[in-house]
Amino acid sequence: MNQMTMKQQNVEPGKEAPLVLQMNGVSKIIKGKSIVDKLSFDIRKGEIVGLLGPNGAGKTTTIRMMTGLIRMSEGDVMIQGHSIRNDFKRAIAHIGAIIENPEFYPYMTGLDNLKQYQRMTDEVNDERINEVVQLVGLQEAMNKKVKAYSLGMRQRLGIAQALLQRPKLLILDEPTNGLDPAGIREMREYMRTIAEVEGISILISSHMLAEIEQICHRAVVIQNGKLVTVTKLGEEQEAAAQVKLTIRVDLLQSAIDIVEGTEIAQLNGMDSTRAELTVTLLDSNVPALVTALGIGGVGIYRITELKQSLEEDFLKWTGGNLIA
Ligand SMILES: Nc1ncnc2c1ncn2[C@@H]1O[C@H](COP(=O)(O)OP(=O)(O)OP(=O)(O)O)[C@@H](O)[C@H]1O
Repeated sequence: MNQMTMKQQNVEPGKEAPLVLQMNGVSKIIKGKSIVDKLSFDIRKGEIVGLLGPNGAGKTTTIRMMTGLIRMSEGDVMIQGHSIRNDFKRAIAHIGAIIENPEFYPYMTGLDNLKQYQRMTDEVNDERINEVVQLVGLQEAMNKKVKAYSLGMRQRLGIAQALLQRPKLLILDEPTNGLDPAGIREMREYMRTIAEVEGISILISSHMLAEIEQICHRAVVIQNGKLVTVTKLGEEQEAAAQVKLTIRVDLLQSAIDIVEGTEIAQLNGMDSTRAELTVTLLDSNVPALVTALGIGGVGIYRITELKQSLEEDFLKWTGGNLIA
């Protein structure tokens, strides 16, 4: 790995990073039917974002509009500040995308396929080919013919090809479709590495919550072509998350008075026979609440978290249509 790529490892995905993609009120109407309806969301530098929705939600149509494969009926997509509608060449230059299955020459080796592809757009740059091959872990397979590759290896070769031109945004439509669990795990690991090492943003579409939850920093959830929600995932979600706790105490009424007197927690309910109260508050405010109860002379026997999983959230949002 050269020095430049080492430095790029420190890219922090998040609010301060520059915008790479902006979807601004994008719609698609086909034969009078609304397929995608005023979709807006952003992707920032280094972020891995999941486009999540049940089959038929409009993911592929959205991606096809983003990459200029089909026209938008309304709205615009900005890539690195360039409009897909009005400045297509400059906008598309920043995108690497795999939308259907990547096509290769089966009787050529992986290496020759990459060289052939690079020759079409640029001069062959062996150093860049080596870098992308390492990023997707295909070093061993480079001199084998593509017809001997597994589906997962073909997918990774496709990603390597998409990375050759150093795109700012990599778009992958259902990249783990048809892969076995080991292939899915590998793909997940390579995604993270690519985003970190190359400092690029990745948009992954999927109908599987578990997949998006494990790879992505944020999920854009769509249903019937409409935005349902944009949510943070993983560590970012935990930091901003509300928790629901059941607290068993010795003095229930005192505990309730304290909770109601603070601005950090909401009382959801109580069970006087068990001397328990249920509260909702930000995870980061739990120590303050425990301290307040202690200072108020309330003894705590037990604190239990009532888990509402992301899966339950998604099922609620999409009416039970997502495969977890
Ligand atoms: N050219 C078209 N003509 C008519 N209907 C279309 C066309 N393209 C897409 N659709 C419809 O639009 C809806 C969204 O399709 P799209 O392929 O974008 O969904 P998706 O979320 O990618 O689903 P999947 O995961 O099944 O591919 C579907 O109901 C589909 O039948």
